[in-house]
Amino acid sequence: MFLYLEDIWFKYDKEYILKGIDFQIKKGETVAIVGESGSGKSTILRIIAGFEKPQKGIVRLEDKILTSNKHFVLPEKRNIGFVFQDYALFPHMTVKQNIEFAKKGKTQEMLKLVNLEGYENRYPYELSGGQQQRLALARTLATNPRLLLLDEPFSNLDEMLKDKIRNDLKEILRRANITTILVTHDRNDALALADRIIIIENGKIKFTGLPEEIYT
Ligand SMILES: Nc1ncnc2c1ncn2[C@@H]1O[C@H](COP(=O)(O)OP(=O)(O)OP(=O)(O)O)[C@@H](O)[C@H]1O
Repeated sequence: MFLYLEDIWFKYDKEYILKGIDFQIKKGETVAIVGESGSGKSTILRIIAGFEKPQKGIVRLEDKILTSNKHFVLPEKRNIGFVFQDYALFPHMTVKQNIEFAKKGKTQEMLKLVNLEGYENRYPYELSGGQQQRLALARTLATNPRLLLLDEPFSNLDEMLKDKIRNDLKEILRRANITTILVTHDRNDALALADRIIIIENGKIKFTGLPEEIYT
């Protein structure tokens, strides 16, 4: 297995919001974590990335323990790519500058990967929502992460364009050939994109399986 989460318990205040989360992901898989707003999905990603430290549990990537009661690898040393809900693009930088800020010398390769060739000199506000998302992906993938985390990749996008954007994202992930975890409240996103689906409810895993098993 590529990524292991073992018995993760986490609370911000008094009440635990993650209560013994266990799952494993194979190299190359795209896994969707589905759950209602507030169910703790983003927190799982934040723990994997190292932005939060659980009270209990182990996170392991390949053979290395990233988080446990004895170990903690800093986020910048994990080589994990995180695309945030709001994309966190630099508004005063062009498309090219946004990518070069992350990694020099890979702009053309990344623009090709996400179908944004010719947009080098635009600013983020001159891009559509879907294009901004692809720029955020390009910027993250430029750093060649071992694992990609996508937090609600469709939350800011036009409902009407969702199908197209889902397909674009699916194609980019296929081309990039990267292990991915995406978090969404919308089962249709998960069905469209994921090899495997994990449903969380009240801080526990309710279901894990293939998209075709989800309604059975
Ligand atoms: N910094 C924080 N301090 C205290 N409580 C927090 C903090 N961040 C999140 N929470 C609470 O923890 C719970 C889980 O939040 P989380 O963001 O992981 O949920 P989510 O499933 O990703 O929700 P959404 O889909 O709305 O982003 C929520 O009840 C939220 O209010």
